[in-house]
Amino acid sequence: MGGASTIGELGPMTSARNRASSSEDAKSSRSNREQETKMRESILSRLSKRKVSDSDDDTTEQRFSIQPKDAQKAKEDRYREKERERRKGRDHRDDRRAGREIDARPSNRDPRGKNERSDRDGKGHEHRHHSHHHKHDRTSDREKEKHRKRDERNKDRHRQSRTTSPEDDRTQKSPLKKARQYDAPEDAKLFDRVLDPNYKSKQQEVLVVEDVEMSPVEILDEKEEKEITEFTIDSPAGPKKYSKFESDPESDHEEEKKVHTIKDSDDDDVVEVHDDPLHSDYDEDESDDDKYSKTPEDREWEEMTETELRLHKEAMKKRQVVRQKALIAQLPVFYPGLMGCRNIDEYECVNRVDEGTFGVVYRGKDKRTDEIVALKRLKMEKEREGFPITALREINMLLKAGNHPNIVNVKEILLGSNMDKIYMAMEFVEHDMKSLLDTMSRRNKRFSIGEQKTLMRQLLSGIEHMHKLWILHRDLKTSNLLMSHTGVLKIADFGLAREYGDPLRKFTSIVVTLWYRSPELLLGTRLYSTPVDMWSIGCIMAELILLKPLFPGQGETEQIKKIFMELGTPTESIWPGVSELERWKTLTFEKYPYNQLRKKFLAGRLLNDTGFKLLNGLLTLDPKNRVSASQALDHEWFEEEPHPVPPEEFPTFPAKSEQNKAPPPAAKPKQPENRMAHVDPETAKLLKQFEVRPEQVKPGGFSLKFDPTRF
Ligand SMILES: Nc1ncnc2c1ncn2[C@@H]1O[C@H](COP(=O)(O)OP(=O)(O)OP(=O)(O)O)[C@@H](O)[C@H]1O
Repeated sequence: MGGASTIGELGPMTSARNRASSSEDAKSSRSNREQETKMRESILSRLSKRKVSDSDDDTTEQRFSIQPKDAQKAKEDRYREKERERRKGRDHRDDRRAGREIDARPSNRDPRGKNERSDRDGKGHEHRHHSHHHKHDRTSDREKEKHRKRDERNKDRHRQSRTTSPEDDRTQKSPLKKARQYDAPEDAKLFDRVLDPNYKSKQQEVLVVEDVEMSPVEILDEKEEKEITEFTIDSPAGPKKYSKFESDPESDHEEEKKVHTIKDSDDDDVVEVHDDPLHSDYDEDESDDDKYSKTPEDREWEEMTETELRLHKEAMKKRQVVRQKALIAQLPVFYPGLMGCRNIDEYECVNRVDEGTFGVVYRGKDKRTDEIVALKRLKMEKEREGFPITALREINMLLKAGNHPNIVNVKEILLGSNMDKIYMAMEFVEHDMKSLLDTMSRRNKRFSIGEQKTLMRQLLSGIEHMHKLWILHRDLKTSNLLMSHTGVLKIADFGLAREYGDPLRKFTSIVVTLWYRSPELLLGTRLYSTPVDMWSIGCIMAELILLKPLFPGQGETEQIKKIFMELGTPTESIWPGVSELERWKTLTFEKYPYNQLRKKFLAGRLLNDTGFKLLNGLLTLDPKNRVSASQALDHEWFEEEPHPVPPEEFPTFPAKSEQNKAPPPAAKPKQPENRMAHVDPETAKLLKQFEVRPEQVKPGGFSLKFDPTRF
């Protein structure tokens, strides 16, 4: 049972193995066949490319008429033929040479000479010679002259390089011997003939119809030669002689160069000289520059002489420098990431502009370009653990969004005397809106409706740009809106700006200066988005018209009370979800009647109904129903009369930042040391660095009130 079972077990196994092996055999023979077919196809396609390029060559045409099944027979015939030729030996070749010497004259001057010779040789391929000579005639005289000279040079060099040994003397004299020096494999020679349409001009006796070599041996040889050729092309010092086997149609030009020499001289000697790696055309033509213009392969380094090594390394260094220069030339004018930050010494301090919660702002002048900039010193002193995140955010957000006409542009980041002083150089904008409104209020002046519309449109446009970039400003207020002499409004102070996303992430609700803070923030929401900025814009719009803050609360509770008093206390129907907000639950609010705001704008007809609709849209309690920047920009208020005035028609105002101008350097009195006595050491150091007197840096006529609830 055991035996039976063994047989029974082995039987199927053996037969399975047999099946497997027979199927493997079948597979391998099939794969061989497939491989052979592929090779055939590859050769045929390659030859067909030559066919296209040499379509005037009837010999080539005939090559392709040979069917693959006849290939083996044709190959055998050719080998037999070649054996016969070999037996004919030296006498036959010497005869040919003697015949050629008689007819030796420039082929382009006597195309018939070749035909006569051809007839003497009895090969009967006159039509092919005609075709060859037609091509020959087309060759430019200059080319021929060039090749002739090159042949002569080659011959000279060859003569010079020979030794005095009798053997070499004989070699030099006998073309046959020279031909034997070139010991390319016979199969390779065959392939050379097949793939080289000009071969017929080198050796007339091979002008028999050539078939396509189908044997994998030839294909393999060709592949190997091609690999060497590829190496040769890349390598400045590579073995050039193998490039004659290059069969890529694109390399025909190079191939032709060599073949021309052969054709023109029609001398076997020259063929051999050409194939000599020491006397290759490539070597001769290649200048030192070309030779060292490429970085050698790893293996090539080992074969180099010390001089070559040195020259290669020098050339590589030069190339590196050139490349680096080219790369740097493509960079923007200033690229701190690569070039590092400049020092604040590069600027001269003109005067101090203002001090905000997060930094002092100076007016500075670039010593190189005389350009006036605003230099904001980022507050660092409280930072114990590296660069403050608020400063980083401000720089980052401004760099992202700054490419807009209504957003202040950051020029560069500068380093102070040590790492805890960082400055941001921005375009200098002459006015800030808060100071302008204060001045107007005192002078009992106000912006015209057209000017109000222009300012609002610019503000909305800058904010729309930011929101499209997923950036929330979170600190919009009149003191953070700057205005140029030419009436262009610029949003500044990105100290609280943040990128937001969808879905929303929880952020702190203690953002935005209290008077401009939205009701959802005041009620403690941590999931908020662009409507917080839109609320601030509503407050700013009202302030532009009224010339005073709309909701000047003294604390968060009073702030929210003020809002509800004007707009009405919300209910779940007005603002769905309001009762879920944290502070709504902890606070009780009086029920104020719905929207009293309109009354504020009625006196003096400060805002018409259309304008009020926009204001109402911006100051909507429910953030989901608040208008967006894009919606606001499309509002009919901007379309109706009076139209927004062009910015350049804005009146000019005295800029507070220019009121503390430092005197010109020539008139500068010598600074006595004790003038700094009442200034704190940090500021004194800074003033010294900027060469500014303490009295020059006093804030101008307008000072900002700091909101203690602001973070
Ligand atoms: N680019 C500028 N050109 C001219 N003046 C500027 C510029 N940037 C800021 N200022 C002035 O400096 C003041 C303070 O600047 P900024 O608001 O950036 O500082 P801050 O410390 O963030 O202030 P804030 O208390 O408003 O947060 C502004 O109100 C404005 O008067």
